[in-house]
Order: sequence, then structure tokens, then C-alpha cells
Amino acid sequence: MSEALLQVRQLGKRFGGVLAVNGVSFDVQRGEVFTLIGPNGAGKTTVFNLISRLYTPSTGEILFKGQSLTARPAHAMAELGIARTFQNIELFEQASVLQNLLIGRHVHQRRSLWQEALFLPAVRRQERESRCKVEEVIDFLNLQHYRDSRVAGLPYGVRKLVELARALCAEPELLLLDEPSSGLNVDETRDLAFWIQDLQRLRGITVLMVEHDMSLVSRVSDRVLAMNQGECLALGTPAEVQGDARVVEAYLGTAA
Ligand SMILES: Nc1ncnc2c1ncn2[C@@H]1O[C@H](COP(=O)(O)OP(=O)(O)OP(=O)(O)O)[C@@H](O)[C@H]1O
Repeated sequence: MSEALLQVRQLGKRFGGVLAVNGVSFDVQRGEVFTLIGPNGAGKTTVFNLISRLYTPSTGEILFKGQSLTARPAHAMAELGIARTFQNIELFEQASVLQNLLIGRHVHQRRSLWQEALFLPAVRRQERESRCKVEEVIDFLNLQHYRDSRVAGLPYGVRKLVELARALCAEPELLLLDEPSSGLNVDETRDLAFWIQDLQRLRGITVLMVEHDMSLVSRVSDRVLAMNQGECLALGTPAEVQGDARVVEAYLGTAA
């Protein structure tokens, strides 16, 4: 098998007296949808924040395309090919959808202040490319109707989609989705499943997701890692993990 896109090795994170993540290891293969599940407080979000470098590991290592992420700052992640969405949407609320998506392109814009001030051909070319990419993402996620709307006035489900769109504008190889279905209704969650499948099948994007909605998890995930109390509990297909007695016990407090 070729080298995994993401390798997590013996990852640990301590917050004072709390060992939030304890010796977690897993690989995410190129092109797969890999999901972290587990009861509240299992350590899923902490693993996510370690991978996106919002936190620094206490122990262990994270490799992306074979390179250690540990010494890289959070703002370098998009440049490396990693984009993420947040549990609580993080958008510029007073800006339009289009403006938010253009901001998502900044990682692909390499120009000096002078080039910018003089609006040189290189700047104009980058602007055109960004605009094309953003329009393509708007079409892909069916956001045409909202292109010029201010984010603050949009329904919650649309704002979640705009956040996904902004992440896609960075053209990531690895997309981190933090509880993408939270706050969505049944229809919106079903649509989300289609988007995730399209991202994987049509765009070849690798997805690492934290998610509680088990019907969504089963529908879109190739593999699932169940965590409990900071540790790995079970790894396998959605059906294997959901049927694992230790996972059932962790969720229900008793074996089936
Ligand atoms: N910044 C922090 N400071 C102190 N403790 C933290 C911090 N972040 C997380 N923890 C603790 O680490 C443990 C794991 O939390 P984490 O949020 O990673 O779990 P989770 O599996 O994502 O839970 P949930 O599903 O409720 O979001 C919990 O005991 C939590 O209280």
C-alpha cells in the first residue's frame, strides 16, 4: 500500500491534569472518508485541533504526505493542502458569500504589496484564477442564489455550506470536517451526505470528519475510529465499529 496521506503516531495531549488524548495512532489513506466517533469528552475534537495545529501535541507525531506537521504553525496548514470547517461556523458574517469565498483563496495568492498596489498582470491573473475557482465551487455546491448575500442573514444550513465552500476554495487535499451535521435538519443532513460523497468521488478529496450522527457516518465513511476517554477503542468499517461490544458499552455504559 502507498504511503498514507495522514499518519497519526502515538498522539497525546494533556491539559493540566486532564489527559484528553492518550497514545492515539491511525492512518488516513488518500481518497477515503475517515470518521472519528465517540461519546462526549472522548477526545475527538482535541485530535482534530492537534491535526489542524490549533494545539501542540504533548507527545507523538503527525505526518502529512510524510512530513511532520508538529513544527508547522496553524496558518501554514492551508498552504500544505489541509483545510477545515468548524463546529461553530467561522465566517465573516458582515461580508457576502462571494467575499468569504475569495478570502478562502488567499492561500493561492502570492504577490507583494507593490505588485498589488500597481495591479500588475500577475495580480490580475491571480484575481481571474481566484474568481474562476470560486465560481466553480459556487456552482458545485449550488450556492448561485446566495452569491451576493450577506452571510449574517442566511439560514444556518446555508451558512454551513458556505463554510464548506470556503474550505474548498483553498483546493485542499485533506478536508477536516468538525461535526458537519450539527444544527442541520434531516433534509440538510441528507444533502450533506451527497456533498461529502461528491467531494470524495468527483474531486478525490480525502475527508477526515468528527461526527455524532451515526446514519451520516455509516452512509459516507470508508472507515471509522471510535475513541473513548482519550484512547482508540475500535477501528474498521462503520458496521464493524458500530457492532463492536466495547463501542456499544462506551456509548450506553453497558455491553449489548
Ligand atoms: N482546552 C482545554 N482545556 C482543558 N481541558 C480540555 C480542553 N479541551 C478539551 N479538554 C478536555 O479534554 C477531554 C476531551 O475533550 P474533547 O472536546 O476533545 O472531546 P470530544 O470527544 O470532542 O467531545 P464532544 O463530542 O463533546 O465534542 C474532555 O475531558 C475535555 O473537558
